[in-house]
Amino acid sequence: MTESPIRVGVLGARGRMGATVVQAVEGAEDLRLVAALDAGEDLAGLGDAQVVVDFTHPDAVMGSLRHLIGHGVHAVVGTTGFTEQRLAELRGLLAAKPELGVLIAPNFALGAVLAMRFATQAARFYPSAEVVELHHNRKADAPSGTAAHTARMIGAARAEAGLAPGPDATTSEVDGARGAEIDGVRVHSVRLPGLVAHEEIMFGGEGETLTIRHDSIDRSSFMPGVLLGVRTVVSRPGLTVGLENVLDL
Ligand SMILES: NC(=O)C1=CN([C@@H]2O[C@H](COP(=O)(O)OP(=O)(O)OC[C@H]3O[C@@H](n4cnc5c(N)ncnc54)[C@H](O)[C@@H]3O)[C@@H](O)[C@H]2O)C=CC1
Ligand SMILES: O=C(O)C1=N[C@H](C(=O)O)C[C@H](O)C1
Repeated sequence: MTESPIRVGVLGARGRMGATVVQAVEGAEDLRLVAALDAGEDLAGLGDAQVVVDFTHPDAVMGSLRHLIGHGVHAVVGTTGFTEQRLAELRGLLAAKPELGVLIAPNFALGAVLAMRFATQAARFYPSAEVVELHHNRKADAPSGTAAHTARMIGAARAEAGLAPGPDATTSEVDGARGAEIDGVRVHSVRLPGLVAHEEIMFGGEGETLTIRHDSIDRSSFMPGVLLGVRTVVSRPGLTVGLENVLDL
């Protein structure tokens, strides 16, 4: 017997990512696009969507998630800006809806997820690491959600191995010259037209460096991960953070 298609709504549908998601959902036989909303449109327009994909703005996403959870709609979220405080609030809301799933992924591209995994593996061998993320100049936030997530993963892997961040004798002559510091890892943001989404994770050790680099050269790179998220979130209750938890890595 053929299963009914999953009914999908998209928030941020006129944006760079949202428009790409709309196309990807329309092209998938097992999914049916039932709503495509953008800023200013009433969330009631999501109709009978079972799963909503959100690629909007860090300032907007929590309001939408409160609505979705309150109405029993699963969510797949690519929007950035998730702090521990925000995640704790979502866990609290989901506790009252044990059947509901929310997947938040800082990056839906397979290569980016693998790069973070490889960086986590390398972290315990290298006390010194820096992350450089490079994006298009219309990006709303800095550093990227991916870079922040990567830095936290490196910090956690180091802490687990009992490794302190390596020495750094440099004094900054200009504010920001050494980037931002997240969990003991320096993070640098580049914004240029022509770029899409790129990340380098650099490790330094005795007489050597190791660089792990990922490039999304087209937004289609995020679509297999987004569609996988839509297909799995309906049977994955609770809050999942990171596509690595869904992929069989
Ligand atoms: N997790 C991932 O793999 C990826 C995440 N992103 C993130 O996704 C977000 C969106 O990125 P882009 O598509 O490049 O931005 P964009 O600015 O092109 O699109 C955002 C869209 O959301 C709309 N919007 C804003 N508030 C809204 C609301 N309350 N309800 C409905 N729509 C609303 C805007 O009008 C706009 O059309 C950013 O946070 C970005 O960092 C982007 C690419 C990949
Ligand atoms: O805004 C973007 O473009 C991207 N945002 C996400 C992030 O901040 O990490 C994912 C990817 O880097 C593209």
